[in-house]
Amino acid sequence: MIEAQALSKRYGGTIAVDALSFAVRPGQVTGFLGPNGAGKSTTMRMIVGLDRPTAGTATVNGRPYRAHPDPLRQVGALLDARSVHRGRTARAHLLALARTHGIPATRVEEVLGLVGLESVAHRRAGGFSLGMGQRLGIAAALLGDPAVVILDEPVNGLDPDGVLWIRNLLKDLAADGRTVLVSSHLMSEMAVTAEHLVIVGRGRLLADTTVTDLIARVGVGTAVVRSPDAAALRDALTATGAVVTGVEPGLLHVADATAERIGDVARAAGIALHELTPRRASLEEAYMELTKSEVEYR
Ligand SMILES: Nc1ncnc2c1ncn2[C@@H]1O[C@H](COP(=O)(O)OP(=O)(O)OP(=O)(O)O)[C@@H](O)[C@H]1O
Repeated sequence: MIEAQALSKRYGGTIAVDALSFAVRPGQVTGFLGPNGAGKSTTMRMIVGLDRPTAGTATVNGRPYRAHPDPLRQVGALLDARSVHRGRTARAHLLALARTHGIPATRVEEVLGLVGLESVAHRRAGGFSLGMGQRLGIAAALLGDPAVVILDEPVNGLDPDGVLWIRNLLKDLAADGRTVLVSSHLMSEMAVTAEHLVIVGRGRLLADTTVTDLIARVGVGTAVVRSPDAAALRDALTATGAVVTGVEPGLLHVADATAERIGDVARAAGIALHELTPRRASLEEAYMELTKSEVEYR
């Protein structure tokens, strides 16, 4: 469990994080979203004790990160995959980390296997591709078998195989009962990976909700309707307040009306329907709606 209570961070005149309160619960993947500069990385850095809050608190499993005698066993984080000693081999990097945290060397081999780096473990990390570097960063985060895992933009720049791998890994970690907080700008990916979302804009909390609820909040979505009598259907729907937009012959796009209502209106008017396909808003649309006034052009 991660808890932020009125967490704030100011850098000179910039308020990066502004009285942010939220809780990230175990057993599900929580997406941490927000426009560029919204304060996501700063919040994650405060959670793992790399930045000191100006005010408020961040705790992991009930204590501030620094108050844990064995922090690597409590929380594993990937904040910057480039923060690896480039001259060291992947195995040596992990062994050095393990040694300083009282973690047995056998665990290094386990995490190398878990992230699929066994065959390149003897190579220097400096020569790794972006995807291999991300995998090494994740191996380091998982080294202490932590109950809480925090990943900042783990799919950045990865190929489709890498993206799928991270998606499955995050879901597996959550299914194990871990707390998983992951930031990303890829809404389509978050839509299929995260169940819960914490969304920030200009350092403030905009939403702390499920993916399903956020999408429901932006409205009833739209529907595609096909009818041999589209013109009459258009008039009947418009009369009930639905918004009917541009069409091919026989095809209508209808907003602000549920599929049930469209079907009822057609039936009442004696109009046949050959297709009625509801289209829910995407997470991307819901996110854009929520954050449209919060974008920090920088
Ligand atoms: N060390 C620092 N010194 C001064 N300002 C900083 C520092 N770190 C972050 N900031 C500022 O704090 C704000 C929040 O930045 P942060 O990197 O946390 O946002 P973010 O949501 O992670 O953005 P992105 O999606 O672009 O990674 C920004 O205005 C940024 O310029």
